Amino acid sequence: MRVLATTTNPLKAQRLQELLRPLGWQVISLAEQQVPIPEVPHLSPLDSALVRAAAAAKASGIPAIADESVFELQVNGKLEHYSMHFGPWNTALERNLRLLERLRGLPIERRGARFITVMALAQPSGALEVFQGETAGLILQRMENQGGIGYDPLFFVTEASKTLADMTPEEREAVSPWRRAVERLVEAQQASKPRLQPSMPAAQPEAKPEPPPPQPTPMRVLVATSNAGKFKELREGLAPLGWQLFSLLDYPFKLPHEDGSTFEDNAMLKAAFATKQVGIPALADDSGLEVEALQGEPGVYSARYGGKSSDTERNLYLLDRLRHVKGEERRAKFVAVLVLAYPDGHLEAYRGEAHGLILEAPRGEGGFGYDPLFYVPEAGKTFAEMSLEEKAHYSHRGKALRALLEAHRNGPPPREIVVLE
Ligand SMILES: O=c1nc[nH]c2c1ncn2[C@H]1C[C@H](O)[C@@H](COP(=O)(O)OP(=O)(O)OP(=O)(O)O)O1
Ligand SMILES: [Mg+2]
Repeated sequence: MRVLATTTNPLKAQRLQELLRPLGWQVISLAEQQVPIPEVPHLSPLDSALVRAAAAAKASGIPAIADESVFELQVNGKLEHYSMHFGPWNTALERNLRLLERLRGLPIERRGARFITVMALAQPSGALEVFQGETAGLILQRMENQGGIGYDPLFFVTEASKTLADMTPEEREAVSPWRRAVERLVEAQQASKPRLQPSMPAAQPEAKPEPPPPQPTPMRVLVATSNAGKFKELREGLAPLGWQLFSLLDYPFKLPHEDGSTFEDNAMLKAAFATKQVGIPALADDSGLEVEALQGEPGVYSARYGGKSSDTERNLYLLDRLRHVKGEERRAKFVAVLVLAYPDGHLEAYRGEAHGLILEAPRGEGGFGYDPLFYVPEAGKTFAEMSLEEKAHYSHRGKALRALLEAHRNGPPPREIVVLE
């Protein structure tokens, strides 16, 4: 069965797909199937999830899932909800300080809070089911750990005896209300379905990778991209640094509109915005394809080339734009700029480029974006015909990552001090 998840975040869609696999469901996200979802600002989290799921199911004709997460606490006998959208404050630090101020003077025994996710499953027929996950905790009286994500440094999880900010992404997901809501949904569907025949071979549990050797408090970094293909490559490339990586799945917010005129501008825009949102360093990647015969098009517009909304359509559009250009004239380069932004405003930037030719028809199944059209003469393959490792060897992103790795070989590089005359 196909089910529409009302998220545009492919990382979230992917994780949901993994968790719903036992049901045999195939998750598609709004990135693949666009349907209008109403904005519902003044509703409770429950209503918001219900309204969005119902709208998506109706518009798409297939079942739809929507979720909403909030912190819920009692202030002066009244229930209050706090979310990413709380107040006009647009940084995590501001929201945290505001929440602390709101609760000032409340003794610890009155600071009990619940982290709640409501997950609604709607059928095109109009039938609705709701699943709720909860995590009990306390809102601390001060931020003990600056390096958390969002409300994380303030939310002390009772069962784990630590704050969300002190958890790895895996630990955090394990106690998250989101994960619990998904599990309830899976259990409920399984209970209402006939069991599999016992003669079916049991699924082999996936081999657990060796835990990394203990490191002296690794740097926590948010990889601020909503592109699952990029995330995979960045995670692989950064592995040698032993950083603790978070994704927009751990803290889903929308990256700002990319209106810069260079890759550097856009990468800075995304990284600076992201670090402000979460209070830990953030790494953004802005990249794109520059085709010589098209005077550098699509360049910074690669992700919205021709106004097209899928990789396949953009590839077809590019082929059409190049239909009269032959052979060597189809030279192009990929550019990637990585910007690592720290919460104090400091920035580092790394750039990588890869040269190749645009083929006249796609080749290969791997990678993402323009990979099936980008042929690397040196390798005799397109990016889409390469393994992750091989692509990293030739790719713009691989090169930018190696520059970053080199600079961070002995920890964060010293900051340049510019003496103004
Ligand atoms: O290795 C690559 N192989 C194939 N295509 C690639 C590659 N690297 C960038 N590209 C394409 C994808 C996208 O059409 C555009 C980047 O746009 P860009 O805004 O940087 O990324 P995005 O919007 O997909 O994700 P996000 O901004 O959340 O990081 O260039
Ligand atoms: Mg983008």
